Amino acid sequence: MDFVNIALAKGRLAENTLKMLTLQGITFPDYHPGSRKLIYENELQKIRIIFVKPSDVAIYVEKGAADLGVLGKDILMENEANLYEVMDLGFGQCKFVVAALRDYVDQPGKKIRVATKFPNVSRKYFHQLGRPIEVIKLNGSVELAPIIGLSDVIVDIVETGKTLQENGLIIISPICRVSARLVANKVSFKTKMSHISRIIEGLRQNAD
Ligand SMILES: Nc1ncnc2c1ncn2[C@@H]1O[C@H](COP(=O)(O)OP(=O)(O)OP(=O)(O)O)[C@@H](O)[C@H]1O
Ligand SMILES: O=P(O)(O)OC[C@H]1O[C@H](OP(=O)(O)OP(=O)(O)O)[C@H](O)[C@@H]1O
Repeated sequence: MDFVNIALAKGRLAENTLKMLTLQGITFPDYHPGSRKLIYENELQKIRIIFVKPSDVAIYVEKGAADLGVLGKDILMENEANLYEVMDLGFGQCKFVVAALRDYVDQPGKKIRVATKFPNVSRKYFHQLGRPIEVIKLNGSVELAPIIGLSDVIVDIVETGKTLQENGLIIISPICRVSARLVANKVSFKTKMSHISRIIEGLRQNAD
């Protein structure tokens, strides 16, 4: 039997994913939180996990370097990769929002300057509203942009609202909910069908 490779987003989503795998008896003996090793194997069950940057999960899965992957819906929406979105894993819950400074006043007809890590999601959302925007692509600390005058609004994910609140921003419109998703390579889904579906079934039973 071939190995099934699972690409996991390093960071916030990794621990929950490993917990779900452990609940179905899939463990990686030499894994421990804080380790810098990026690849682990369960030799008996022929499952390998690889830790990659959240924004790289989709490319590993699309190219078949990984058969399955776990990543946030936010990144999936932004990348629009050619793969199967298999299931909502239930954790990593947050939402996409448009936020601005408390005293921000929208001026209809005026181009909105949007700072974000998610240019495609932002363009699509404002396009649906028929509003022209200028995207300012940032890689983090997006909440700073309106304070410093770099943008009018931001498009970002919000969980507790603490980051917005501590920076004097408020949600002006929710966009959609976001959570962790299991994705699969389209070819592996057929060629490794029985092995993959056993893993998926196990995850389904333990999804929140
Ligand atoms: N504050 C949050 N609360 C809940 N889930 C979050 C939060 N921030 C991010 N996420 C989810 O977790 C995923 C991984 O986020 P994480 O912070 O680990 O990496 P990142 O900041 O997206 O990537 P990078 O490390 O490359 O900057 C996100 O794609 C999103 O789905
Ligand atoms: O609503 P909250 O619970 O405060 O969480 C939201 C924050 O979490 C994420 O940032 P992250 O910690 O990944 O930092 P970065 O995007 O600025 O690198 C997101 O981009 C928000 O800034």
